[in-house]
Parts: sequence; C-alpha cells; structure tokens
Amino acid sequence: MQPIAPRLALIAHDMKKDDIVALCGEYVPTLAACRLLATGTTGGRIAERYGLDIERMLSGPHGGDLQIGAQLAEGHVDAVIFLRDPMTPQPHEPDINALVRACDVHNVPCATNLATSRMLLDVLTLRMRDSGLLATAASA
Ligand SMILES: O=C(CO)COP(=O)(O)O
Repeated sequence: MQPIAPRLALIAHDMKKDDIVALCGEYVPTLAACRLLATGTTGGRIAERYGLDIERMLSGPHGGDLQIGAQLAEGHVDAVIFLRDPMTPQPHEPDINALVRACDVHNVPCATNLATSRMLLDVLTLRMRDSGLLATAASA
C-alpha cells in the first residue's frame, strides 16, 4: 500500500517568522514531500520563499490557530511546528493555548522552539525515507 505523506502544520509569531523561513530552508525536500498547512502569514512567507504548496488558514489573530486545532482534533494533522514568541503578549493567547492543548490531548507532536523543531524534522525525514516517501541520500 502506498504510504500517505504526513500532514504538517507550520506556524510562527511575527518575531519568529524569519526563524521559521530559515528552518524550512534546511528541510525543503522533506517539506515538499509533506502535506503542509499553515496560518496565513506564516504560510505566505514560506510559500513565497520556497515555492512549496501550503494550505493557508486564516491569520493567527483571526482564528488560524483554531482552524488548525479543529483539524488536529479530527485527526487530520500529524505534527505541528509552532514557533511561539515567549517575549511578546499576543491578543489571541487563548487560541494559542487551545492549539497547544489540543496537541497534548490528541498526542500530536508539537515543537515550539527551533531545537525541538529540528529534532522533529530530522525524525520525520528518516521515517519518510524508510517508508519510501522521500529519496534516501544514496538514491537521490
Ligand atoms: O499568530 C499566529 C499564531 O498564533 C501566526 O499567524 P500568522 O502566520 O498569520 O502570522
């Protein structure tokens, strides 16, 4: 049976947007083989930079985190990279907490800083190679 590409959500607060764009640059082949969704502005920045196909939700403050949380609760999101800004209060803090809580309720991996994001993407890359979703370094 053909393996199904993981569905990965990408989200970053404004002060972390440059970080998530740079992070995505390190994993373009992996991300290109995933089904990607993102909050509005984050998705726009990444898609514009790398030409990746990204399903864009509303912007976070307008409900984008909640839209991703709702999909996650229904089993349609396999992992979340959410570079939160711990230094700046956000108007939609309850939405942010709801999404992170939904990850914990449904046991979906949620990376909230760069170090954990790289670990998550490294593991995803290896698993996708093992399952044939991604070419191995030798066969690429
Ligand atoms: O606010 C966000 C997450 O809480 C991110 O939203 P944007 O990607 O639209 O900036």
